[in-house]
Amino acid sequence: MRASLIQIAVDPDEPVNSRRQRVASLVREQRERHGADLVVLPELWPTGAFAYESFVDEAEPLEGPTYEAMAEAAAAAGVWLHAGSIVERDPEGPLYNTSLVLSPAGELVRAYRKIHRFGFDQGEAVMMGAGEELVTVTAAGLTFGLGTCYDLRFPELFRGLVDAGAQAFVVPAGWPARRREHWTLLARARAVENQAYVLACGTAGTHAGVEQAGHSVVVDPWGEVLAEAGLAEEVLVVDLDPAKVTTTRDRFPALKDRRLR
Ligand SMILES: O=C(O)CCC(=O)C(=O)O
Repeated sequence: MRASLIQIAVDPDEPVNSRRQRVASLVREQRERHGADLVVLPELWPTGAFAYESFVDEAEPLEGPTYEAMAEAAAAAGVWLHAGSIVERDPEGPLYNTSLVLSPAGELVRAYRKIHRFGFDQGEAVMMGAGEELVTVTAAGLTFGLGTCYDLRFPELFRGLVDAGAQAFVVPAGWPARRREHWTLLARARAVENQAYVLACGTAGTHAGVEQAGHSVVVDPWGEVLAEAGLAEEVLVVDLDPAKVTTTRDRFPALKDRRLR
């Protein structure tokens, strides 16, 4: 199966709706241009992950304007779409940082509320609720476990996803440039320790004064980097093979030697 990761530039001068339309047309062309079966977008790309002051105004229901634009694009292209995350307004609760996974028919098949909120005593950590559910989804022949940005620092989440059947992880992010080395290192670590693909899709540009790391990366189950972006908006195209997960786990069966559960 083939995946396209779209490292979107979040420019505060581009209105959110224009960005939605621009991203929708990028999603639409991934099947025809690259033969993609799955398209992956970053964390909070409509607003920017650090644009806290816009979270309340731009919050939307699960099937709000971002979903609508992405559903139309996924269906037009006939691709699975991990649409990155949105600021979700739960009518009965707080805001959440929620990732959406859409089928090639444009249906919302899974939503994942980010479990580890970033910001310590500010931003997302105080403005949003914490997700509580581990989420996996089987798409185009692979079972993906979902995480978001700061989640990458919590290996127990990814091990839990492996226990739930994950062969690959999708990690949308809005990771800051000043900790770029952590991003690449942690993406590789999660791949090696879990013998799973990692599809880590970040944003480009600078918003709310925070320069983004870019450097979206795809790592295979042996820890090899299959593709890595630069700092600008860019599309990464990679082939993923479920058999590679099986052979890696069979030939070096470290996951079978676990003693603490
Ligand atoms: O962990 C980090 O260094 C960055 C995390 C982050 O920016 C986020 O989760 O939004």
